[in-house]
Amino acid sequence: MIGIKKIDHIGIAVKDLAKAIEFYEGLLGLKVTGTEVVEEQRVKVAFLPTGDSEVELLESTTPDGPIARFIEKNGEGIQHIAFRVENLEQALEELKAKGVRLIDEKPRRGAGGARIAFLHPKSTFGTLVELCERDN
Ligand SMILES: C[C@@H](C(=O)O)C(=O)SCCNC(=O)CCNC(=O)[C@H](O)C(C)(C)COP(=O)(O)OP(=O)(O)OC[C@H]1O[C@@H](n2cnc3c(N)ncnc32)[C@H](O)[C@@H]1OP(=O)(O)O
Ligand SMILES: [Co+2]
Repeated sequence: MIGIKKIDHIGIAVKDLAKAIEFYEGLLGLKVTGTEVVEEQRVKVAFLPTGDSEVELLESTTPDGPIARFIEKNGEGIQHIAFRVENLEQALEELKAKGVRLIDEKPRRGAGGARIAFLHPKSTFGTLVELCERDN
């Protein structure tokens, strides 16, 4: 059992984080609870909680990172969905054994101290899926 607990966040690729925040805070009334650069993913992120899940706004820090590439190809918009799991290493092991294509074989460091790993969209019916585990 993979043990998905909930949708942790929805990742939205944007060109200009500050401008996107103006919309999500100023017009939708959400609140940014944190911003952070995650070097390994070449992104600057902002979190805006919505009940039990969050919106994760992502701006690329380089012209060739995953978010820059996504925007180049598709324009701005939803780039991934993240599910919270109980035990990430176990989930990855199980999915790999069942033939799912993993982008990350081992957990990486995500924003807010999370442990994260991505599943390839070719294995998930077209959506980039992130699995994440948090201590809290
Ligand atoms: C901070 C952290 C956190 O939450 O803590 C984050 O979220 S970091 C969030 C940013 N980090 C990541 O996304 C890391 C994982 N992502 C990756 O490794 C990459 O972006 C890939 C998903 C493997 C895509 O790589 P790349 O752009 O080089 O490949 P590509 O353009 O040739 O795409 C291969 C095929 O996958 C599709 N494809 C690419 N990106 C996709 C996406 N986001 N959603 C759905 N499909 C997607 C393409 O259309 C293409 O299909 P066709 O062949 O049919 O045209
Ligand atoms: Co994410």
